[in-house]
Parts: sequence; C-alpha cells; structure tokens
Amino acid sequence: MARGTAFSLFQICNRKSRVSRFRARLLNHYSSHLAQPERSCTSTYYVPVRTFSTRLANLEFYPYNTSGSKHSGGTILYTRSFSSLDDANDDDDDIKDIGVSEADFEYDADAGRPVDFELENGTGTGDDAKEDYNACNLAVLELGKSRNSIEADENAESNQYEAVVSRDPIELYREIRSAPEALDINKEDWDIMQEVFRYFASSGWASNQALGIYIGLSFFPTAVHKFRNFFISKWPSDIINYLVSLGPSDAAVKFLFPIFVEYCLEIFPDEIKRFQSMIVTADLTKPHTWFPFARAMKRKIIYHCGPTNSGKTYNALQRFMEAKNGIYCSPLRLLAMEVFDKVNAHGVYCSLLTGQEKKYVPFSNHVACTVEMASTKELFEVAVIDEIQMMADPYRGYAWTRSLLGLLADEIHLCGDPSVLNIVRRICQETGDELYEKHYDRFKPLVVEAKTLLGDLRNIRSGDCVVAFSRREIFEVKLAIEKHTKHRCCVIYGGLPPETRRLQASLFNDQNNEYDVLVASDAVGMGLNLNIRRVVFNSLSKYNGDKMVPVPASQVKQIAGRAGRRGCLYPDGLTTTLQLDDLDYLIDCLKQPFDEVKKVGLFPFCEQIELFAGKLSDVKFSQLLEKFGESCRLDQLYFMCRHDHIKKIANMLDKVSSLSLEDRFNFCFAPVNVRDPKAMYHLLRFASTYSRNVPVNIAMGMPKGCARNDAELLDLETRHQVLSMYLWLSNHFNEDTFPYVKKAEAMANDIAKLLGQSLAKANWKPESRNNAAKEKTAKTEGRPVGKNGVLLKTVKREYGYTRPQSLIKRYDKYVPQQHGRSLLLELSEEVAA
Ligand SMILES: Nc1ncnc2c1ncn2[C@@H]1O[C@H](COP(=O)(O)OP(=O)(O)OP(=O)(O)O)[C@@H](O)[C@H]1O
Repeated sequence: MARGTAFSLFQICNRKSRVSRFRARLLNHYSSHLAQPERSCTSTYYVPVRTFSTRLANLEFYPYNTSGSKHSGGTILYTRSFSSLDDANDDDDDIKDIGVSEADFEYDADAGRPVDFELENGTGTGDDAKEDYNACNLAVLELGKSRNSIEADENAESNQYEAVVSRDPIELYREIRSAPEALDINKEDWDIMQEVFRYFASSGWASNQALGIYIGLSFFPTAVHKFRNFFISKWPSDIINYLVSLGPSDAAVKFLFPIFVEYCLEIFPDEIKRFQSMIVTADLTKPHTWFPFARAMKRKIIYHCGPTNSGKTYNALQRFMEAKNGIYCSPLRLLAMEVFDKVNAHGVYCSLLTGQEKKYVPFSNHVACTVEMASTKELFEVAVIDEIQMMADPYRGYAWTRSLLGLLADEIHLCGDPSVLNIVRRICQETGDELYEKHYDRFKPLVVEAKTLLGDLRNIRSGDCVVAFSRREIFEVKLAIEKHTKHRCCVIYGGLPPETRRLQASLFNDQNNEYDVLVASDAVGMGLNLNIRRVVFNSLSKYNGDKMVPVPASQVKQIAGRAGRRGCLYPDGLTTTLQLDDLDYLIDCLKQPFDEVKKVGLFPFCEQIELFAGKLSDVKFSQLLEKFGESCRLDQLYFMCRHDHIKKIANMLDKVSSLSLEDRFNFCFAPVNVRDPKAMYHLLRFASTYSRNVPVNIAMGMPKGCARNDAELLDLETRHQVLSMYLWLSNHFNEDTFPYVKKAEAMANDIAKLLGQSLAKANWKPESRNNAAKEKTAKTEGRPVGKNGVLLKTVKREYGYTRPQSLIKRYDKYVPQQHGRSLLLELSEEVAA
C-alpha cells in the first residue's frame, strides 16, 4: 500500500472547565514530490480533562483514505499519555504543544498488526515514502494500468469524497443526528457497513482511544453497538458511500472514531462521568506524593551496590548499629531474626517485628522487621532496606517501593545488586533525595568446577549444598545421597518454618555432627550464613506453575554466591552442576551482567481501594480488585503487583458476609498457600468466625508425633502454616478477637521441632500436595506420568528448555578423547579466571 508523506503537527488546547475541550489541530504539509498544496484544518472535540492517552497508536498518523497520499483533512483525537511525566495542566487556558515522544507510548494496541495506511510523519523529504509510493504504483502498473490512469482514478476518487473527509466531525455528527430516519437502504452496502462496525468494535486502537474520553473497555462494545444502530438508522448516504469504499479497515475506524466520540459525549454522559471518577480514584501515578512527611525531609540514600558476599549488608548494619535509632527491613522473617540476634549480640538493643511475631526488647531504639511491616510513621536516624532489587518482584515488589518512598529516616541504606540502580536514581530525582552510590566487589571470586558431578551423586563431598527447585527433588536427592554415601543431609526449603530452617542451618554449620551436606531449594539464596564449600545445582530448570523454565540468571548468581562466604569455613567458593549438560548454562548465568530493571512494583493502599469502591455499587470485593486493576493508571517506572493469589482469597471470602472492606483487604494479605485447600479452609473459618465478632478458636489439634511418611510431613507443614496465619491475623486485627496467641505460639514451636526431628529421619519418597492435579495436566498434555504423579525426567527436557551444549560435548567434537581431562582442568581455570 502506498504511503503518503503528510507531515503533521498537533496542538491541543485544554480549557479550564471540568469537561474541557481539547482542540486538535492538524496541519498537513505535503511533500513536494506529491505536488500537493500545503493545507491545514482544525476541529474541536469536547473531551474531559484527562492526562493520559491510552496504549496509543498516536504516533502513527493515518490518512482517511485508502488511496493513500492524496487525501487530507479530518482529524484524529490526540489524547495524552498515562505517564505523569507530561501531564497536561488542567488550569492552563493556553494552547499547549504536545511533545510526542516514543517513550510516552509504551503500549501500542496495534503493535504487530499490519498497518496498511500509515502516513509518513518524518522529515518531509519523504524518501521512504517516495520509494513506497513508487513501489506501489509499479505494482499496479504491472497489473496493466498506466500511471496516468491510476492518478486519474485516484484524483477522481479523492474529489468524490473530498466533501466528506474534509468536514469537521462535530458538524458531521450534528448533521447525521438531525437527519430523518432512513428508508432506502441498499442490502449490499448494509452488509459492508455491518462489517465496518464489527471491525470498529474489535479495534484495539479504537477501544484504547475511547479510554481517552472515559469510555471504559467493558462499556466500549455497548457504546459501539448503540452508535451503529444510530448511524445505520440515519444512513447518511455520502458518508456511507465513503465508508463502503474503505470497507472494514483501519482507515474506516479512524474516520468513524471522531464521530463516535461526539456521539458518546452526548449520549453517555453518566457512564463517562462514572468511569472518569473511577479512573481518578484508581490513580497510582506519582506514588512519591503518597508520603508527604517523607517528602518534607531531605533524606540521604546510600546504595550499597554489588554481588553477593561483597559486604554490602555488613557495612549497612555497621551504620545501623552506630545510629541512635534505626530500622532494618528484611525480605524474610528468617533474615530479620538473624539481624535481631546479631545486633543484640553486639550489645545494641533491638526489637523484632514480623507479621507473626512482635518481640519488644526493653529500652530498644532499633528494630529488625520484615519489609511489609516497616513503619512509615516513625522517625529514624538510619534505615536499612535489604535486597532492594526485590522492588521488581512481581508479587511483593510494592513493599520495597513503599519503604523506599515512605520511610522517615535521615539515612536510608539500600543493599542489593545493580539491577535497580538506575530506577532508584530516577526515583531519587522525583523525591528530591540525595543519592550516594557505593560499589562493591565479591571478596573472593566464585570458581566454577568444570568437571561437575558427572551425573553421579556419589561424587558429593562434605560441605556441599545441592540445590534443587522442587520439594520432590530435594527429598529424592537426600534419599539418594544418604542411601549411596556416608553423608547425612540437612534440608532447607520454603515450606519449612523459619525456626526449622534455622535449626537445619545450624546443624549443617556445626562441625561436630554427622550432617555435612545440605540439600536446599532456592530458599537458601537469601538470608542464611552457611558454611558451604560448593554449591551443586541438581538441575537448572524449574516449574513455573505452567511449564519447566530455565532458572533466571540473577537467581542462579544469588544461589551460587552462597558458597564460600567471608568468615565461613570455606572462604573459596566453588560451584558446579550435577549434570554436564547444565554446565554451560551455569557459566552463562554467572557471566551475564545484571539485567537492568525497567519497572518496580506498586500496590494500592486499602484507603485507595475504599475510595474506588465508593464509585461502584453492588460489587463483590474480588470484582472490585479486578476493576481496580483494569482502571488504575501508573507511571512508566511502575507496574501493579500481581495479585492473583489475593483475588483467590477475596473470591473465597465473598461467601462471608458482614466483613468490612478493610477487614477483607487485611484477610487477603494473610500468609496462606492458596494451593493448599486445608490452609484455605482454615482461613475461611477464621474469617467467618471473626465476622460474627466472637473469639476465633485455633480449632486444630497437635499431631501425635514425628512424621512417618511424606504425607504426615506435609500435614505438619500445613499445621504450622495455619498457626502462623493465626498469629499473623492476631497482629493485624483486634487481639481480643484472636485471643489464643500464646497457645498458637507454643503449638507452632512444637510443630517446628517435630518437623526438625522428622527431617532427620526422613528417608521416604516424597509426595506432592497436588499429585492428582499434576497427573491430570500431564495426561491432558500427553506427558508420561510415573508413580505419585512424577513427571518423567526424559520429558522434562522436552517441555522445559533445551540445555545448551556442554563444554564436554564441545570438547568431544574437536579434541581427541585422551586429552579430555587436562582440557577440562584448563577450562575450569579459564572459567575461574
Ligand atoms: N568488614 C568485614 N569484616 C568482617 N566480616 C565481614 C566484613 N564484611 C563482610 N563480612 C562478612 O562477610 C559475609 C558476607 O557479607 P554480607 O552479608 O554483608 O554480604 P552481602 O554483599 O550483603 O551478601 P548477600 O547479598 O549475599 O547477603 C558476612 O558473613 C559478613 O559478616
């Protein structure tokens, strides 16, 4: 399709009124080779004041005519970006230029779709356009037409519709509205018009542009349907002829859209108002303004930036302990406990605050807490936010963002890798805080052992930590090691209570017992100081809830970095894989620089959700969350954190009546494994008892003793989670309603001990909580399933990633076999270097 070369300038004027007018002025400058006169046309649209455009295709300037370059006129409604960076000033009467930058249009609804009618908006020299134009004409010439005849046709067509396309859409709309009902409708045209409207209703561009006048995505199809009925009932023949000539196409959509806007503004003022107020209340732009007290301070931000085991946290904690008061924000309960112990051991009184426990140490001015519990109301001299890169975590990132934006501390020490450094720089520009950067290197380089374990767990040695990415794998590895070697294994994975993980860690660290190997999940990557000599990856792929995927490089680095920490028994860290095939991937991951994070997480406060709820009537809390997610506006630096698990809880709690919105919101954040039906059942029970305003019972007995099989071990884990949930709820709701805190604590301690004892004995084959579900999925996908629903290993690769070719294989190809061993050593040294 030929491309025209109209050079467009857009100006929007924004009037002061509540429902303001944007004046979109389009000046089309034709390039000389098309020999068209320069012209301009202006039209005015009434649109509400709104500082966003949608996932626009605004950057693409479309003509209204399929014949390409020859038509001009008409206007496109240009609304503004979601970004706050270029907010329109509502109080400004002047006409404002809109600087359209690519960055403002990150989401393009039409991305990937073929654009047939794109006009050039470039420099005006139009070389590309000239080429396209010539190419198109050439193509047509090949079909047997002369250039003159094509031009004559185009001119004739353009003249024919000039009267339609150059008209102001407001006038067009008024004219259509005042026309009498149509009587004479041509069947063939009618069919085409149906297609045109169908195309319009399914246009991503149009539905997104419609957001600019507060026609929501869910209302858009209804609005188009009514517009179609209105349009067809009037049957404006000149416009119909033009649209029929365009057919169901982007050009037709772009022509109809401004008329549709006029129609909507007149016919749906209530819907527009309602959606507008929803949008305003779901505004998550400028989150730094949510914390006015922090903004009133001149804070000093110190970014301790470096890889694992480089002393970042150590240095930040030194400053924390020197200060007259301070707060340490941890990603894990476990790490908060470690810091709590360490700081108190140094003689600095420090309290502990996590979702589940409050340990107040008399006279303490310091507190170690989990990041979600950090107070943005108290003043501190020093705050430490550990693992700051977790701002980008899809689920929990909002807690780090909130702490960075909202902590009232003179000095805030951020510890983390460099992935969020740039984004922190940008945030500091917005908040006005001073940023200082301290860069660190690893104390000792990590060495990759290129010979690997050659697939044989009998090659395991004392001080090794085998990392596996599922509970099943962990127990399989433990079983195999203990059966075929003299080593005994400690176990650490996310499902275990922090107390049990700590006990397992100290058992492993202690040199005076038989436990000399650790088998752990990625939970080992953060928080624990362990005497690990070598990290061995059992595999480098993991199930992401949907399929097997490679473990991200950043996570591989974090885990491998646990080997050989300063001050531990083995200061020279080693890492390798069980299988040779995985080695290349490990090396690639370690060599990769940290990916730069582009966005960090946000989540609304309860008050924001409450405000939003006021705009809707008769919606359940789960629907409210859904609608908030749909309507919220965000700056370019932020994303809304994933809340599928929250919605799942909200959905379940919809059954419980007489819970306030705030209570529902709080219950949704309770720590529960949403995939564990038993734990979910207890949460529902707690919520419904609470809603009756009577004391909530634990109503769960203690197990008789240690677990004798995996099912009993899983049961212990679940029971501990339920107790942990009870304790969490007692800290987040009125304590009188959850009065059995002491009992819950005692039970949780006992179960943690039982878990420890059970793990020491564990020599059974692992089970999975959702064997049946896995089996079903696997069967529907045609994947072979073994006993207990294990997806067979051979298939894992098919569904997972293809392992990169290993060093050995590469070597085998080019070097005679007998030199293999020495080359491996060379490679090992090379990698280490
Ligand atoms: N100056 C120091 N003197 C003594 N020990 C130190 C010093 N710096 C760091 N360490 C010790 O080195 C180990 C690693 O330090 P630290 O935990 O601060 O590293 P990190 O860079 O924060 O790593 P990670 O992100 O993995 O936690 C810790 O055991 C710490 O106590």
